[in-house]
Amino acid sequence: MNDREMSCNTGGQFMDRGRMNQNGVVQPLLTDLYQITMAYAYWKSDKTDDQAVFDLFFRNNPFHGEFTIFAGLEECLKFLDSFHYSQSDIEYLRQTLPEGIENEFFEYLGNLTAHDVTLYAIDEGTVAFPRVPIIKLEGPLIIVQLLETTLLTLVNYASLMATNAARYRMVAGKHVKLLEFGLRRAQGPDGGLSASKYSYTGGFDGTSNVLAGKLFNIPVKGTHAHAYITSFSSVGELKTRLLKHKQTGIMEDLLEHAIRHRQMLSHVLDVSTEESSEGELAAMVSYAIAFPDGFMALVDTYDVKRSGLLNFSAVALALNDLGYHALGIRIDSGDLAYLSCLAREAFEKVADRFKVPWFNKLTIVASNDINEDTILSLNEQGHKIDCFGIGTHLVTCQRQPALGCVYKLVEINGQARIKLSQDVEKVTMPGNKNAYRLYSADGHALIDLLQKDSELPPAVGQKVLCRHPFQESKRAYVIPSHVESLYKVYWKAGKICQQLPTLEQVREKVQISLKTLRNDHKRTLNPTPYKVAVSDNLYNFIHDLWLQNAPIGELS
Ligand SMILES: Nc1ncnc2c1ncn2[C@@H]1O[C@H](COP(=O)(O)OP(=O)(O)OP(=O)(O)O)[C@@H](O)[C@H]1O
Ligand SMILES: O=P(O)(O)OC[C@H]1O[C@H](OP(=O)(O)OP(=O)(O)O)[C@H](O)[C@@H]1O
Ligand SMILES: O=C(O)c1cccnc1
Ligand SMILES: [Mg+2]
Repeated sequence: MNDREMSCNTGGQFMDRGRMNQNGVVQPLLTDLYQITMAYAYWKSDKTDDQAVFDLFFRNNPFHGEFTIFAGLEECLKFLDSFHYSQSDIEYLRQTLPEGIENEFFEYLGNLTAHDVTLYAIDEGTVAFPRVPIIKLEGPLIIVQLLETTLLTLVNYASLMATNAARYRMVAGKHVKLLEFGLRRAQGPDGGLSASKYSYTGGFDGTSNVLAGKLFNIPVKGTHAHAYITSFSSVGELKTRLLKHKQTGIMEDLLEHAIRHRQMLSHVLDVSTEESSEGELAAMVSYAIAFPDGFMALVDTYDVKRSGLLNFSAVALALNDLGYHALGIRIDSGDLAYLSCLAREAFEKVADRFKVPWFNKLTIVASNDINEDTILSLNEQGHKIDCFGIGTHLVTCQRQPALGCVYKLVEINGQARIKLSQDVEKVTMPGNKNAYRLYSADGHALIDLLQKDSELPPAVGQKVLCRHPFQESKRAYVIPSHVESLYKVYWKAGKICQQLPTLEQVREKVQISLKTLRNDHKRTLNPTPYKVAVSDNLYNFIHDLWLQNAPIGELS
């Protein structure tokens, strides 16, 4: 039994492979059946020595936006590194594929690795654009074909999620904290883990997903649920009311302090203690005893204004008497703009009247079905929220549930291949290509340029003709102030060839890369499309090949 089978059998979803920690579900059989049936047909037709080039790219940016964050590369490399059909995989295929498949084919599969494949890619965390391949693979046709589905599943959701998260970050601004709360709503356990990982990549500050915290070293954060509050109905239920004073170490009755403060606070906040919930007070006191240095309370269970804020402030002042500073509140229903302002006003009053200036700095967390538009609307209204907890719409990518990365054959045995389509957008860019990003003097990315790999790279200060790939009249001369070659060799001769960045570094890369984009490409409403061009040489090559391959119709 190999490593993979052992880890699956023990139920462990992730396994250690030396320095690599790979999701155990990512394995060669995590693919579409047609990859394997094609492999057999290629093998039967003696194509084992054919050399192919495939491009992995998307045609449209998600979320009506004009950029995409490329993510998932590290997982692709781990997949190549471990690519191998186990004995039981081969057994399963023997039973599953149609009868008559020759035994030698299974032997061939059993010996396959990705060692003869070369993978070029844009750096993970970089902004990417339609039609510019984010990954390019060269190698034996059969193996490179077999990689298609797994690579796509590793890149599509990762990039979609990172892009979604980056968009939330952009609308929230850099000073507001963003927490991912989506595990319960994600597309299953693996979707949940990927969502936590790639929302962190895209710019979130942490997750409530504990396993993601452990596996990816992401900060884990959280408050408590309404159940905690509703599990208490009176202060009589409190089994313990005592808390050690932080400095003196003397045990004091926290509830007594809280009840005293609540009385005074009812005048300051203009609410009646009669109307507020005693169960909520009891729950908050008990939570504060459990976490005196990390007291953060949910205030919307009964009524934010008439109960939650009063009880929270009373317990926070009681903690203050014992030398502790509370952290803040979470609001999970109602008008989040209004309630956050109300809460901030209440805290300011308390800070002033009780001489506790740190009350002004209490954190206000908001959650409840938040999406990009909600944040934009809250910004317009004016709010006092310091942190958003976002689940459902973030992890399910509500506005667009899939990125359409595709994987297309562009060259075989040195011969370019083109896939024609009635829909011009879907015609593939044939041949082995290189990609460059040309920058203006002010540091902004101007245009991405695809060239034939035989062409010399564009040079700084030299005029380069950039052409729209399909519209003849659309072209421009660009004089770049800086030229970035987008591809690096990430995998060659069975080895990862670059120092892989940490998740933290990829996360930083996202923000650095986004800064190179002009604001009009990033705005939410009707952003300006970023230009993707081909060289004059590639333009002519594409159109010649197109003509050669397009059948001439006959009218009669
Ligand atoms: N000020 C606001 N501007 C725009 N959207 C808001 C504002 N406040 C809250 N929202 C959003 O409006 C929706 C309100 O949700 P919903 O209609 O379920 O009410 P609720 O407050 O959750 O009620 P419930 O008491 O049933 O929990 C949520 O998606 C929330 O993010
Ligand atoms: O709203 P989301 O963006 O998905 O964020 C996560 C939600 O999950 C929790 O409650 P849950 O939704 O389970 O119950 P509730 O809506 O009844 O509070 C939490 O209180 C948030 O509301
Ligand atoms: O910690 C929280 O507040 C939390 C976690 C998951 C979902 N909703 C809220
Ligand atoms: Mg909810």
